[in-house]
Amino acid sequence: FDPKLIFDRMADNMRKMWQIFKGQESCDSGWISFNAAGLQADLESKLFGQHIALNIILKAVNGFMSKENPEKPLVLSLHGPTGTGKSFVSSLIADNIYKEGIDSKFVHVFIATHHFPHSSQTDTYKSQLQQWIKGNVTNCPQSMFIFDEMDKMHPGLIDSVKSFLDYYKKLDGVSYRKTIFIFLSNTEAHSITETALHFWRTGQDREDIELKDLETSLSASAFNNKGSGLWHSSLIKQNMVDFFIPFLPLEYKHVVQCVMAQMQAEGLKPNQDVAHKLAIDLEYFPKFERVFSVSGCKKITSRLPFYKE
Ligand SMILES: Nc1ncnc2c1ncn2[C@@H]1O[C@H](COP(=O)(O)OP(=O)(O)OP(=O)(O)O)[C@@H](O)[C@H]1O
Repeated sequence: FDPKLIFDRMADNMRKMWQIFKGQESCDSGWISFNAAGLQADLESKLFGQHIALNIILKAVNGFMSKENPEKPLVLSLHGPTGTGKSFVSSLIADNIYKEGIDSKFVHVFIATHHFPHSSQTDTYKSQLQQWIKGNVTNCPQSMFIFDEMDKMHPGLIDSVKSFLDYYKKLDGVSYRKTIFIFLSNTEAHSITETALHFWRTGQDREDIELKDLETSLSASAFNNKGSGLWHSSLIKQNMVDFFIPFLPLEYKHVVQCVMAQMQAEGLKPNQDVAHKLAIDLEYFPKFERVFSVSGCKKITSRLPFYKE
């Protein structure tokens, strides 16, 4: 007799009954409708320390979703250091478009590192990936694709995605113009961090960092760095991405905000003391000044159980 097991079974059955009650998710306005005010409210209240990303995302998604007939799919590239909110923002966008949010069957996540084909298999993988995208968009034009760890993606696979990002009216009889592609990568993390650190060292306000401050270093690293920049440079050259969205490294105060939010999400009473204790124990860089969290807000969920009162 395990009460937890019985509880889990009951919860699972309730979930299934709820699914049947609600009906099957379908590709129509009952399940897919953009909530502009909701996205703004979510970004403003839940995303910490990312003023540049917040502004660009609002502009980009609002602009795209307000078009009756977009001329091309929306292509966003979210990049920057680890744990700074790239996946998190993707799920906030999904939450405000799909009733089922990130769990919608029209939101598809592809993790690049899980698909690293041997060179002899590249062609098979390429066509499988294209079929996967095509099949999903045929099923629902308002699909969203999130490609995670894009900087580690095999160049052959990047090529096969590129063909969907263009202005084509229809490709093989399928229109991709209502589709959203979001690419996540750690590209340019180093140069973004250098800029943020420069602002900090010279006593300038973080909020005053503008896109142009990051763009010079961004395009320079994309063109000069043969490794991680390769993927960006090819997309910059071909104008495939509509918006490059940089994520800044997070500071101590943002980590505290993340812990407080996590406590609330877990139904705990947010407690500043606990939040500070957890935040202090994380690793920061540069080593001496301890300005930015090495793992952003990433380790909070797993550490919180050890800090509860
Ligand atoms: N800027 C932020 N504001 C609020 N919460 C954040 C922020 N950054 C990260 N978090 C929290 O930390 C968790 C991990 O962050 P997330 O997975 O979005 O990082 P990431 O930038 O995608 O990292 P990676 O590059 O390693 O994939 C999120 O689920 C969220 O709870």
